[in-house]
Amino acid sequence: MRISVPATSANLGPGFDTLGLAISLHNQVIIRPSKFHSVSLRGEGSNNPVLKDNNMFIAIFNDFYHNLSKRKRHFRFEFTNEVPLSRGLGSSSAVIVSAIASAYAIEGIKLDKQKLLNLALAYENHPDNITPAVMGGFNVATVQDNEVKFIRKTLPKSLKAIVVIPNRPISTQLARKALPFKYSKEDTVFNISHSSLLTAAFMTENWDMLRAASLDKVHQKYRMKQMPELFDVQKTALKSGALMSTLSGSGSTLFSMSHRDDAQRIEAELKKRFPHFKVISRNFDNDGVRVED
Ligand SMILES: Nc1ncnc2c1ncn2[C@@H]1O[C@H](COP(=O)(O)OP(=O)(O)O)[C@@H](O)[C@H]1O
Ligand SMILES: N[C@@H](CCOP(=O)(O)O)C(=O)O
Repeated sequence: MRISVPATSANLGPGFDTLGLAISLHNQVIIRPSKFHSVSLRGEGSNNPVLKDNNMFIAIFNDFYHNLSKRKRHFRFEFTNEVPLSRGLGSSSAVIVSAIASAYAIEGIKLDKQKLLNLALAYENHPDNITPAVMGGFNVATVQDNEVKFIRKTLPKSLKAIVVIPNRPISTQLARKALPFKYSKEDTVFNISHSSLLTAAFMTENWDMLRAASLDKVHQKYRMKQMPELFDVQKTALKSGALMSTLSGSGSTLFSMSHRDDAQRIEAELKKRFPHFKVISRNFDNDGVRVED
């Protein structure tokens, strides 16, 4: 059985804990019944001993698998990871979503995507990453009575994602602690209006509105000042023609979106100005998590 799940970019500026989209960078795992438990790792995190000895995917998979099957069985897990760890591209959501989906699939139990989302909430209580990881595309999501309520939109092939990935990880848990406890009425209204405008712009494909709508006063400046070079990355992306440029999740990646024809030029400019960062341009993912026999 093969499971693949996309990276995500959450918040998209003003939509803190609410907006997110899926990017065509995937983690894939092949799971086979085996006489002994064994793990192989390729790609992102393959040198990280935690992923070999105390792997979050395997812990969540085992919890669900034992609960569903009530028996002990061993598996071989072959991971190929494209999503970098703790860079704001939803690596933890990718793990949570794919581990739950795998446990159900290996037991042959059908799991609809809404139920998968609700189960994933137990591990990540903000829905902005898990929703695009499950559904693909652009998503607006909230949580009510332990259920994810969301609206999704397919993203067209005429758009590209360009991500600038610093070599410094930022833990989401710690980056959440860096935020203020309280916000002024002005900042709150600013974010409500911008997040609403941004959502409307995505839904109506009014791409020229993204730049104005993607401004934020709730989280980016508090987080980006810990890595001030990110402000230069953002300015360079916008100056080179990006439609929008925002901190991806809690960082450290900077996410930009552009028309397909502009992506190569923006990518080249970012590579030239920031040679010490990894710059990648990808399509958007409209499928979300996929399970194949
Ligand atoms: N491919 C992976 N396999 C196992 N665990 C992973 C993997 N990717 C991420 N994790 C877990 O998720 C943690 C990172 O979560 P988080 O700080 O929320 O990062 P992100 O911003 O990428 O979601 C890692 O420390 C690790 O425990
Ligand atoms: N809304 C969350 C999103 C965290 O995304 P991640 O990709 O960094 O896990 C936040 O901003 O804390």
